[in-house]
Amino acid sequence: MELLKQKIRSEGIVLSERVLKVDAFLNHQIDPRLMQQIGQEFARRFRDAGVTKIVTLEASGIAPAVMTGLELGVPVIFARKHQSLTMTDNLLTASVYSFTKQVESTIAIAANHLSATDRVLVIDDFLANGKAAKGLLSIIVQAGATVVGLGIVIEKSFQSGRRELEETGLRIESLARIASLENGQVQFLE
Ligand SMILES: O=P(O)(O)OC[C@H]1O[C@H](OP(=O)(O)OP(=O)(O)O)[C@H](O)[C@@H]1O
Ligand SMILES: O=c1[nH]c(=O)c2nc[nH]c2[nH]1
Repeated sequence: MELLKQKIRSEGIVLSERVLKVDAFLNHQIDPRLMQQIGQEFARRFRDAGVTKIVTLEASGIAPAVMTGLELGVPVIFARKHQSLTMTDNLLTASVYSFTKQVESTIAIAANHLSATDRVLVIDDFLANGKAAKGLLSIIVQAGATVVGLGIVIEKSFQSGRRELEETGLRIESLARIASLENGQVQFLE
């Protein structure tokens, strides 16, 4: 997605060979117009997949997931990372190691929001080592629902997530694929 790549080039900051900071438009301050176009692009790519629900993980997956849900006309569920007094239902859970916070947490979705007839599109802002995506896939499988694909805003293709997830036969659509962050430069794959 050219507009996204331009935004990464102009406003992204390379913090290290593994970490890109995009808090000017994606995961702290949010550019709503860009986010709307991200939702339209995911919807275009997955329109024929029969999606009935979108699943993401708080916090940074929520904005692109909601925009995609708006375009596809389906509900959006975000897995929670923290316990809440309102989470009183049966919970489906998985353990996920957070890339940026470097802590393991239990993520949870109330079982009543997913059913075996659901066709689920998973959306997230980043794909690095695939821990977040694997946790979400595990929860969807526990619900007996079908995963139709994974939509990622920024994929760091030099980390292991895409390869490991593709081995399971999962369809992955990433809007920007980064080949390298070496020498402080963002190199795109395609
Ligand atoms: O492929 P992975 O190695 O799992 O990395 C990707 C995940 O890392 C970030 O979550 P994080 O918990 O770091 O931050 P957030 O709270 O901003 O979503 C990001 O939002 C993805 O969910
Ligand atoms: O802001 C972020 N930058 C990253 O490089 C990254 N990788 C996973 N999650 C991430 N979030």
